[in-house]
Amino acid sequence: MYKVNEIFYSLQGEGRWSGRPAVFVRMSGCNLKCPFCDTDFKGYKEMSAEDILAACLEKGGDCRFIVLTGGEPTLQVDAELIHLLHQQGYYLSMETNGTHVVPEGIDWITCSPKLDFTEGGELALKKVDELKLVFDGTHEVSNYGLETTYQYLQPCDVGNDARNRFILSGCIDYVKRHPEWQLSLQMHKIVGIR
Ligand SMILES: C[S@@+](CC[C@H](N)C(=O)[O-])C[C@H]1O[C@@H](n2cnc3c(N)ncnc32)[C@H](O)[C@@H]1O
Ligand SMILES: Nc1nc2[nH]cc(C(=O)O)c2c(=O)[nH]1
Ligand code: SF4
Ligand SMILES: [Mg+2]
Repeated sequence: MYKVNEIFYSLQGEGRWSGRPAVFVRMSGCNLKCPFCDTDFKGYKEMSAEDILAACLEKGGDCRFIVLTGGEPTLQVDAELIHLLHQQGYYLSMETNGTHVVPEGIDWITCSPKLDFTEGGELALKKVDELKLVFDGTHEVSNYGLETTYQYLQPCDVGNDARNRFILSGCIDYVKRHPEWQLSLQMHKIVGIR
């Protein structure tokens, strides 16, 4: 059984697949405690792989794009769940903090490292599809030696409009000076969807 915080259907709001309809499977629990985390992932329902599949089909209709997130999805997602979702034709994207190995078969890995909050300061991943660094205007920008196809800076939402604008302009300034980076906005918050 998996501890699932929520399953909902929306648009991917961040990164390379921003704008793409996606079923979000949010796992409960995380190994980190990022002070800026915008998600309450504590509550959960115990679900089997079959229960999760049924919920994805019910909520997402014809959509075959899943974002496995959390919390930290690497703590729970395993071969059984991946196999069952693949059998139904789902493309599986995962959002991870990079502290744990991603199981075989995930089709798209988005890594958002938080080394300041990671004990030992080591990433378990070497190669990902997308690096999405949350930028708060103070911490240093680094790709942490990750091999990646896309690399995004995503402004940290600190829940304060004036501060958020300041952080956003810092991101824009940074990517203009370092064009190997691109800006990722949390589009869902801008348009008022989940
Ligand atoms: C809630 S996390 C769950 C997945 C995983 N634990 C991780 O951190 O990548 C999903 C995404 O939201 C980002 N995020 C969390 N809090 C944020 C905030 N306040 N502002 C911007 N992005 C945030 C994370 O960096 C991550 O890319
Ligand atoms: N619309 C939308 N897009 C997202 N992309 C990653 C999210 C996450 O919390 O992992 C997220 C989210 O919470 N909502
Ligand atoms: S690793 Fe992800 S889910 Fe966990 S506290 Fe940090 S941002 Fe939130
Ligand atoms: Mg989110």
